[in-house]
Amino acid sequence: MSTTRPDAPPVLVADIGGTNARAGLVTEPGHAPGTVFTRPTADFPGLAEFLQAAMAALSGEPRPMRVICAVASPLHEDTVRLTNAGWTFSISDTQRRLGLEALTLMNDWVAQGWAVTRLVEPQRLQRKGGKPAADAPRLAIGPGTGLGSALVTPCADHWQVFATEGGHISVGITSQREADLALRLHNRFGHCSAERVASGVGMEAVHDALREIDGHPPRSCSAETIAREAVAGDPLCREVLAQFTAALGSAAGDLALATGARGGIYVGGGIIPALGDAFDWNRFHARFTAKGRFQDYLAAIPVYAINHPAPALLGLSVYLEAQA
Ligand SMILES: Nc1ncnc2c1ncn2[C@@H]1O[C@H](COP(=O)(O)OP(=O)(O)OP(=O)(O)O)[C@@H](O)[C@H]1O
Repeated sequence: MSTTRPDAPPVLVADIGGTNARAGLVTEPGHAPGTVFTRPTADFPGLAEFLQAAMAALSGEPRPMRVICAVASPLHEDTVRLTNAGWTFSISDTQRRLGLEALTLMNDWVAQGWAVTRLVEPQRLQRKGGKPAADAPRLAIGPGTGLGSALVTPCADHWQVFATEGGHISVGITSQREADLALRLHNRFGHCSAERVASGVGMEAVHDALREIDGHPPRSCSAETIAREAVAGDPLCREVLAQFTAALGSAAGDLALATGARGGIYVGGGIIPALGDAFDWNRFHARFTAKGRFQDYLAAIPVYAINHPAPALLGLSVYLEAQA
């Protein structure tokens, strides 16, 4: 159901990740924008410049007066620091500079969580598990530059979405090799979270650490190069991909146990679609379920791959509809 007047200005929705920034116009809340403007985040010095470029590329008349942005950052104050992108900006200054009636910021995985309330086949593809438990929470999780997650809970006749810091739970360990890797990353970063292995920056850190453990000279590699060399058969890069997959499956299993997310695990983020067939769902699922007495509990939970070109933008639109 449309909740805007036909003559109302559209709302600009944007998803600012550590690597990629995307934006679109919502003319009908609940529906994804038709056209998506995507640029590397690092091409812009800050949020205002990105939003100006997006408005120039997307909008006609009437121009949007409301903007809602999903960002990969904690949101407790007016000043926002996007560490992975090197942006620092004030929400109120940005709103004033752009002459907006409202500029709202939301955690990027909360936006993904709102999309999860709406996805049906083929926008979600079931990869593993059984049927969703009715009225149980769902978990959204996904590796991009970092590892994000959100909890999506049914609440009477509507949904609530909660930000979590699930990417920062401790990494799972089931072998001496994983223990050696985790200790190396712990010594480097002070804590070896799941994100230190199961994300784009994680793959790069794992690559460095495994080279060091195996006595190879340092050689920095991007996540894209590691994935390409893994597919070409390079043994160390194949191991990085295997460690990434195992850490993601283990983290998703721990979060499912901690939250009772029997409504389904929705796996998104930019890396898995980029990997395509190189992502091993069997390896993921083996670690998702490898939780001793709770193996059967986890095996019953459906695991879906999010199969949507801009889930955070869809989620922002669903959120606008829910607020209307
Ligand atoms: N083919 C690939 N194989 C492995 N990693 C890749 C590939 N293509 C991109 N990446 C990695 O994916 C990450 C970007 O993913 P995504 O587009 O989800 O980013 P983002 O939305 O900017 O991230 P975030 O929301 O976590 O800040 C980068 O770390 C990049 O190195």
